Amino acid sequence: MSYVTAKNLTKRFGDNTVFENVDFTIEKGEFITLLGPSGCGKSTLLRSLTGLNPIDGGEIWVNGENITQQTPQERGIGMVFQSYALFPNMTVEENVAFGLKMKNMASGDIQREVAKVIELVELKGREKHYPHQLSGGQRQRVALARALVVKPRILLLDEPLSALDAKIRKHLRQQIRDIQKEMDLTTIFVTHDQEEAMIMSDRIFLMDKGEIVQAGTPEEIYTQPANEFVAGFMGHYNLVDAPKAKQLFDIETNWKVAIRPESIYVKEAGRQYGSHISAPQTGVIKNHQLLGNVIRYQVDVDDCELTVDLLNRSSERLLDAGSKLELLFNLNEIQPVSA
Ligand SMILES: Nc1ncnc2c1ncn2[C@@H]1O[C@H](COP(=O)(O)OP(=O)(O)OP(=O)(O)O)[C@@H](O)[C@H]1O
Repeated sequence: MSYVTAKNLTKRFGDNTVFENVDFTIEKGEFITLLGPSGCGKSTLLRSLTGLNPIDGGEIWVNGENITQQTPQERGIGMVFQSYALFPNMTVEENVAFGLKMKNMASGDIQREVAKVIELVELKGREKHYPHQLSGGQRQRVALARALVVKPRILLLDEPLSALDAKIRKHLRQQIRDIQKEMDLTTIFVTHDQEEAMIMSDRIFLMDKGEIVQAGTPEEIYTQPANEFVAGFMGHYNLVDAPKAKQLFDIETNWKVAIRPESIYVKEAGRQYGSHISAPQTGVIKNHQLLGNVIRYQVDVDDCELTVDLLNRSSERLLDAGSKLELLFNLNEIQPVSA
């Protein structure tokens, strides 16, 4: 049996139905990311699990127990928000100790537990600091420590990294993942950052308009998008309509086909290609973007505009707009996708 089971979850605000009959299961210790565009219902779904946003229908089970009617305090679910939500007039250790005090834990035990968690989130030496004396990343680690110290059954993280700059963000996401693995803590993380979801998750639930449109490992979601929306959201898939797919790749389908920019190659003279590589098609470069180690070209192939990613090798010169090139397509990586 799964550790978390959600059955037919429904949530409305007035006559706005945010989601309806959503089902999912999560295993103990899994790191799940809810990924999707702004407004698709990620935060509402997360808050529904905590009981902060009571649901209008459905059931939530954790470890064999139906928690649907429980108060947020009874559920044993920890939550970290983007906005830290620390008590400004309390020190780091007072902030972290707060939840244990509420549980009437003996003060010696509180001290021990707080010290352990402060060490875990690498805030040793900052115990007596107030939130305004800390950086954004440190504040978010206090928020994390405060959620962890009460030993939650599930940890929910609502865009905890979005207010932080790129370098701190990378460090903290690794730290969160390490702690989560070490504690075998079932975690649900919300982001609209595709790269973050790919790096951190055991599985991604990709949401669109209140529906989980695909649930799978990062690899599955990236390489086998369930439909056009997923293909459009993950990576920079080229979507080619059916008649063009027949013309360019000789593929018969009623759907659009999706091909990733890195599955298109430039033909090299004298090189032998296997049977999974298409016949060459002539393309004309329209423009390019330099993305560090990759050059992203927009190429026109017989009135079909394709995105093509090539490695930025020092031995190769940048191709100018108007240059012609022979493109090859990896047929094993072209797939029809439903609307
Ligand atoms: N407290 C509320 N009262 C009324 N409507 C709400 C409330 N909270 C969210 N909504 C609505 O629910 C829908 C989903 O919002 P939600 O915040 O869950 O999306 P999200 O995917 O988390 O978006 P973002 O990535 O921008 O945070 C939106 O239409 C929003 O306007």
